[in-house]
Amino acid sequence: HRKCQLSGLWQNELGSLMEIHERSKDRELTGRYLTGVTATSNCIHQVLLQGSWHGPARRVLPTFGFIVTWEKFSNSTTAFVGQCFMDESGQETLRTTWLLWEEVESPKDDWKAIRVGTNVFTRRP
Ligand SMILES: O=C(CCCC[C@@H]1SC[C@@H]2NC(=O)N[C@@H]21)Nc1ccc([N+](=O)[O-])cc1
Repeated sequence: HRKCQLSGLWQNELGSLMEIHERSKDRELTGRYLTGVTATSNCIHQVLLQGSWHGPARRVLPTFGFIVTWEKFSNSTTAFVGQCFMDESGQETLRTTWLLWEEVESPKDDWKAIRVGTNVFTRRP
């Protein structure tokens, strides 16, 4: 592949699974996310993701972003931003930073609403 393809099945270091569909005509990203970890005691189920990417034009290593609202098992939302990279054998990796905002009781509590981290996704064989 000359271009780093976002579509397909991915996994990260937390054991999360992600399926992405990239749409060229409107540069939309859609898909599903199954987190390998949660801070709730509620049971985890797959949720939808929505985003956009810098494709498909001349970009070889597109940047992208997507949002996951953890509907039904947590009142929180995560935004991922990142870029698709390829190694010399054409193997793709998604390097991302995420921001998670958890619902808090009042604005004065919002100091404790945010968590931030990084995730690296590799293709699930
Ligand atoms: O547990 C959740 C919802 C699931 C978040 C999974 C995160 S998203 C960034 C990172 N990458 C992944 O693949 N998985 C993790 N939300 C939540 C629940 C409770 C609290 N809390 O503070 O109690 C905060 C957030």
